[in-house]
Amino acid sequence: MSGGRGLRTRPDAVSWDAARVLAHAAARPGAAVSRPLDAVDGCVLGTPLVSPGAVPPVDRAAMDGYAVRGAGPWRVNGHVTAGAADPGTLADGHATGIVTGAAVPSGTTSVVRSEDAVVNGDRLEGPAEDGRHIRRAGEECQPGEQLLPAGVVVDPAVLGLAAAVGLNRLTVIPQPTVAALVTGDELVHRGPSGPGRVRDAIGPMLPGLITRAGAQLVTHAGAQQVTRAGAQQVAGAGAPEVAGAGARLIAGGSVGQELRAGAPPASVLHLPDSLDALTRALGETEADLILVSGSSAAGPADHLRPALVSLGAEFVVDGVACRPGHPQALARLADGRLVLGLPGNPFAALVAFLTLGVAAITRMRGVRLPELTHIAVPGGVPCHPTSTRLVPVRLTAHGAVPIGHGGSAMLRGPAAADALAVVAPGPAEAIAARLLPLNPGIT
Ligand SMILES: Nc1nc2c(c(=O)[nH]1)N[C@H]1C(S)=C(S)[C@@H](COP(=O)(O)OP(=O)(O)OC[C@H]3O[C@@H](n4cnc5c(N)ncnc54)[C@H](O)[C@@H]3O)O[C@H]1N2
Ligand code: MOO
Repeated sequence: MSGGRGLRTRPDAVSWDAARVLAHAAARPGAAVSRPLDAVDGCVLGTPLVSPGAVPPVDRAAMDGYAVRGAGPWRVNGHVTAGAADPGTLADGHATGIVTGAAVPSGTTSVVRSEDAVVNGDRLEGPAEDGRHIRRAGEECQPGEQLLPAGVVVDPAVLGLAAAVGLNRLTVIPQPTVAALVTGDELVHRGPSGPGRVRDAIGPMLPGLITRAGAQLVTHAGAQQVTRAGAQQVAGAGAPEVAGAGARLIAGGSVGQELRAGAPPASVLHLPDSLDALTRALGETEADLILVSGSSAAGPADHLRPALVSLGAEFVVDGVACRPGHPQALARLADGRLVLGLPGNPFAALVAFLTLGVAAITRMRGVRLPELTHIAVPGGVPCHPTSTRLVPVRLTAHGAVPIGHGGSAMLRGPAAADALAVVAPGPAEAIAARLLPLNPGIT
């Protein structure tokens, strides 16, 4: 927590745009690996997606009906099912029943749809036109054809395409792992805030932000929320592991004050305001990026900087000229793990994650930093003279409309907003801004 000492925008603070670029540049993408299709949703292609074969591999019927050869009328003979491996050959003037997707017999010139077919005994009449209702072999792609470049995010359509062309695995850059540590002796995790108690509003935001940003949440095994009589204090403890079925244990040890054997893994590790606990947690948490909320300022209980210094970390960004969120910081530990300091004020923490956190995760995923779209702010929005403002806005047909409640300790504005307007520093009012999505999965 802040101790009320004279904090100000840090002398080393960089502009909001420069901060994003520095965070993106400081992060390293993981090495590309080959993974089965059911393990790559949300990853980024590490190599282009190339079709091993022609799709479709053979000429196929596009409609239920009759495969015909030549001009009608035709004599109908037999039926080709979707699973028939060898549909045979059609003689001129002959037809065979066929279903959508079945390979057409060789010699087929057209498919007559069942609703257009007039059948009398074994005699068929109907409209036929060369190639009609036939999906030609190789019409979607040829063997060896590149369908998607490296860098594309694997989504359900990409997974379906990979399967359709016959691939069982894809080469991807694995999703980075991100862990969340929340500090603050005053924090409680149930019930209302009150004198001496502040309800933790950052912990509940972080898991969803991490996964929406395309990273994998590291959970903490054995962490247990503990309410201490009087102090209402929470102590976290345990070994972090990657969330999900069959979670992998990736670090041992414990931090904090109380450990409960057999406690379910927690998505957020709650730490007391203790330099020792924070230093140990930073040392033990195995994740590509570790988020630490609170402790970012320079008060007597703000231990992040001393902890980072004692671990030999180097700062990538130490303060950002933005409102809210100016005390945010990004540092690199000696082993390459990044640590992101999120300010304790909840909206400031959200802004810091969307600024430095998303930029770093984007690079770790192997993706370029996206350009933000520009939008009109028809009613104008006051600028800060030297800092970029992040303002909750609703989007209308005419542009962005600020909705208020955007103080750094408030989440009412961001919770009701469609996006944040990025308002460049200036002497007066801006009538245009850029848009920063509140959902980091949307670019
Ligand atoms: N004298 C000055 N004091 C402060 C300044 C300043 O320039 N001069 N800057 C303020 C700004 S801006 C921010 S942001 C905070 C950053 O402080 P910390 O990151 O060290 O965080 P704390 O001091 O622990 O907490 C600040 C505030 O936020 C509440 N908090 C903390 N964690 C949570 C949480 N998980 N959920 C909800 N609320 C939380 C905490 O109780 C404090 O009220 O420093 C300012 N001070
Ligand atoms: O800059 Mo603080 O991070 O506004 O609340």
